[in-house]
Amino acid sequence: MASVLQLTDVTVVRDGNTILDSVNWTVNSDERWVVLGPNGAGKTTMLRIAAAMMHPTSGTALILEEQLGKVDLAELRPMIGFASTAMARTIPKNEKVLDVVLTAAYSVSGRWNEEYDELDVRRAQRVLAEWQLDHLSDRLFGTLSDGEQKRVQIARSVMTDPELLLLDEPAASLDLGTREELLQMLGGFAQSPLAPAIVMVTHHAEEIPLGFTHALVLAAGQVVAAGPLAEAFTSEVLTKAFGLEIELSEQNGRYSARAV
Ligand SMILES: Nc1ncnc2c1ncn2[C@@H]1O[C@H](COP(=O)(O)OP(=O)(O)OP(=O)(O)O)[C@@H](O)[C@H]1O
Repeated sequence: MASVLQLTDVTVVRDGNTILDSVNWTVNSDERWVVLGPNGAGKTTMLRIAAAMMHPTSGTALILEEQLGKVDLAELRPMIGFASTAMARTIPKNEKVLDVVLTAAYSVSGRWNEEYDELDVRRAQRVLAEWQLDHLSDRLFGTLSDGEQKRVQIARSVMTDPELLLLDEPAASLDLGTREELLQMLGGFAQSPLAPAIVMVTHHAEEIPLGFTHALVLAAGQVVAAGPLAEAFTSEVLTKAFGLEIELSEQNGRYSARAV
């Protein structure tokens, strides 16, 4: 199975602080990873490297078999889907939902004077339908609920049919019902044989959708555990990462965690 992401001894230092410390991690194309760890562990920083949005201070990052620093980012970026709250803030509130998704094909946010291909329009409509957003395609992004906005961000991130999909806390701030609805859709997507490799950062065990296969647990910039969920996502690993005795339980493929 081809690796879509390979970090070797990746270290990031900012203002004298080591944010990532010799991280080694490989993601293969048939894997769906969840990344967890305490606040400040370096999860978003790692995701930004995987998204080719920043370079490590040292070490190498291979993304889709291309080495970061030696590859044309304009060619690489459409092959990587990325959705995060920070990215969502760059979406103009008065942009039509269809355009929010469509502009991903051109790696821009905010529609100006691009000429869109009819094929791209049809693909955007299909992606909106897949994420149950077709009835909102003419609405302005800023008028949508939080849950709808999160789904639009994901639809936008899969518009280019990426080989690597990166999601930074897609279920954050959603109410229980909206979260479960989103997790069902993400779970369905993750279990599809056509889905790309997925890496999802989350703070909560409850937010891991069905179909996710692997976990990377970070603490203070270091890897505490990485591997199949059964090995890397355990009470012992979480206890070590959070410095607090945590009990993890699993029922029918869904997890919950609490301090003992
Ligand atoms: N440009 C920067 N300059 C200095 N410090 C930074 C910079 N970017 C991030 N950091 C610090 O690096 C650490 C890791 O940040 P990061 O956002 O990657 O963590 P995280 O695990 O995603 O955190 P959270 O769970 O709170 O979102 C934090 O302590 C943060 O303050």
